Parts: sequence; structure tokens; C-alpha cells
Amino acid sequence: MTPKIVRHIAELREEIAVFRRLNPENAQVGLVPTMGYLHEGHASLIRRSSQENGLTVLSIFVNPLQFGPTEDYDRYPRDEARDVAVAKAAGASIVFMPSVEEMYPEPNRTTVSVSGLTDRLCGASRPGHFDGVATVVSKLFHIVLPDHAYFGMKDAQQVAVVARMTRDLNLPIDIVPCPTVRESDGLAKSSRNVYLNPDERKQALVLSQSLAQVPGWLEDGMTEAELVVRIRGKIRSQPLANIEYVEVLTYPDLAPPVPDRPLSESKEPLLVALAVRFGKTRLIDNMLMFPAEVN
Ligand SMILES: Nc1ncnc2c1ncn2[C@@H]1O[C@H](COP(=O)(O)OP(=O)(O)OP(=O)(O)O)[C@@H](O)[C@H]1O
Ligand SMILES: CC(C)(CO)[C@@H](O)C(=O)[O-]
Ligand code: BAL
Repeated sequence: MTPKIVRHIAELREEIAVFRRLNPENAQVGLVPTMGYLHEGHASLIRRSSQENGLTVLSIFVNPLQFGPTEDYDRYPRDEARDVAVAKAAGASIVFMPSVEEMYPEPNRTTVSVSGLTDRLCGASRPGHFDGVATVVSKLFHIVLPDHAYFGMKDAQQVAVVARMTRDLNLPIDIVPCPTVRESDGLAKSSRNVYLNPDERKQALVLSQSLAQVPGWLEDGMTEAELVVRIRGKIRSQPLANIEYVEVLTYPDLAPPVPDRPLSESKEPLLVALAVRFGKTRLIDNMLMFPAEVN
């Protein structure tokens, strides 16, 4: 069925209220927050939500609060017609596409800020980014009041931040992390992949290729410092790659692992996270390893 396009908060709330009234047996609502220009990664979130809920709200909103002044807010790719077609094929019930004025009718004076988890990884290179994310996600949560909300592990730090915000604020919403969907050659799907020229696209494969080597390197008993050096060396073999960060942290607390101890002895899940620029395009990727896999 073609999803209903909704641009106003009041109409969205009314649609959800009617759905809940008419479907008392299966009144679960799923929310999939996105910035649009949908790809198979987004579609996998929508499909999961539509399997687990009677109603799936897909939000598409390029949120100005989470972009820095020199970032790509203005040129972020947008294509409403294509997005609606992807949303329909994946089973969304409602596509919520508010304007900036609808989401921020007055200067925003309230910021949701999750301390600690947001000052590292992408938070260190994009100051204020996670305040923007936590604020808009919290607004979407209050607007939709979903039972479940679906987020991709490609943005593993975002999942940790949103899950912590949800717990800290006692929001009765189940945060569902979903696996990263990749191109057939391994590159993580991302709306920003369209910015890559053919040479950058080829060299960008080094992200997923470095991560694929991590389990073998851990078997060799590497410490965090040794692993970081190894991954950096591999990424630097691509002349167009400009490393922003390569880090290994515990997950979801994002704390440094015990120094000088082999990572294979970790008792906690480990996140190996990368951010690399190719020209003007910033790509991220990561691998989450659980103790059973690390040891
Ligand atoms: N390859 C992917 N696999 C699974 N989920 C994904 C993937 N890419 C993005 N998502 C998830 O989709 C949701 C919306 O993300 P967003 O609209 O920013 O897409 P994106 O492709 O990550 O874009 P960007 O290029 O801005 O990083 C987020 O929860 C994100 O983690
Ligand atoms: C969660 C989100 C939709 C908030 O704007 C965004 O950060 C994204 O697309 O991952
Ligand atoms: N998927 C993360 C959104 C952003 O880069 O702003």
C-alpha cells in the first residue's frame, strides 16, 4: 500500500491516534528516523519495523541542528519521489516529512545533551552533532510516541547515545539496533556514497577491508595500540584516504579498553570504529565484537 505522506505534527498525531483506536489488538507503532535519500540500509530498518509493528512511521528530515557550519547541510542529497517509492516497497505506513519550520517554529532553546558518550569518535570531530541528534530524536519520540524505534549500527555511536538518552529519560521506547547493510563489495551503504568519484569509491573499500582483518589480528594477541597502528597503516595504503579517527572502545560505554592487554582478553564487547575522508566525503564504518568472538 502507498504510505500516507504527512507533513504536519498535528496530522501525524491524529493518524497515529486513529490507528491505535481502530487496532486495539495490534496497536504497536514503530518509528524509523532518517534523513532521506533512502537506500537498502534504510529499507532494512523499515522492513523490520513493519514486521514487528502494526504501523510504521518513517521520518525523513535533514536536521539542521546536527550539522556544523562547514558541513554538507545544503548539499545533502534529497529526492522525495524516490524515497516514497522505497518506503512503499519496504512497507512503511506513514512517511513523515516535516519542514524545518514545522520542527523548529521558534528558535530552539531546549537541547538534549548526553554527556560522556558524545565527546569522542564522531562527537570529537563534529562538535555539537550529538546534541542535534539527541534533540531531534527526542522531539520525534515525543511526537510519535512509538513502542519501538529502529536505528542502524553503521552509526554505532548514535545507537549508544540514543539508547542512553532513552534510559536516562525513562522513555518507554524499545531501541532496536539493526545490522549494517553493505554493497556487494563490502562498502557500507550510506546516502553520502553518491558524493564519491570513481577513484574515491574504489579506495573507500579499504574501510570494510581493514575491519575484515580485525578478527585475525586479534587472534595474534594484539593490544589496542597495536591494532590501531595496523589499521591506520592499511588505510594509509590508499593515497586518497585521509584518516579522521581509528579507535577501539568498549561498547556501549565507549570507554578505552585496558591498555597493554591483548584485546582478545576483553570481557566487554569492543567497537572498532573508523572515520575516513575521501576528498570532501566523510565515511564511517565499524565492527562490533562480542567477548565470545574476541576470545
Ligand atoms: N548501511 C546501513 N545499514 C543499516 N542501517 C543504516 C545504514 N546506513 C544508514 N543506516 C541507518 O539509517 C538511519 C538513518 O540514517 P541516515 O539517513 O543518516 O543515512 P546514512 O546513509 O547513514 O546517511 P549519511 O550518509 O548521512 O551517514 C540511521 O539509523 C542509520 O544508522
Ligand atoms: C537519527 C537521525 C535521523 C536524526 O536526525 C540521523 O542522525 C540519522 O539519519 O542517522
Ligand atoms: N547518519 C548520521 C547522520 C549524520 O551524519 O548527520
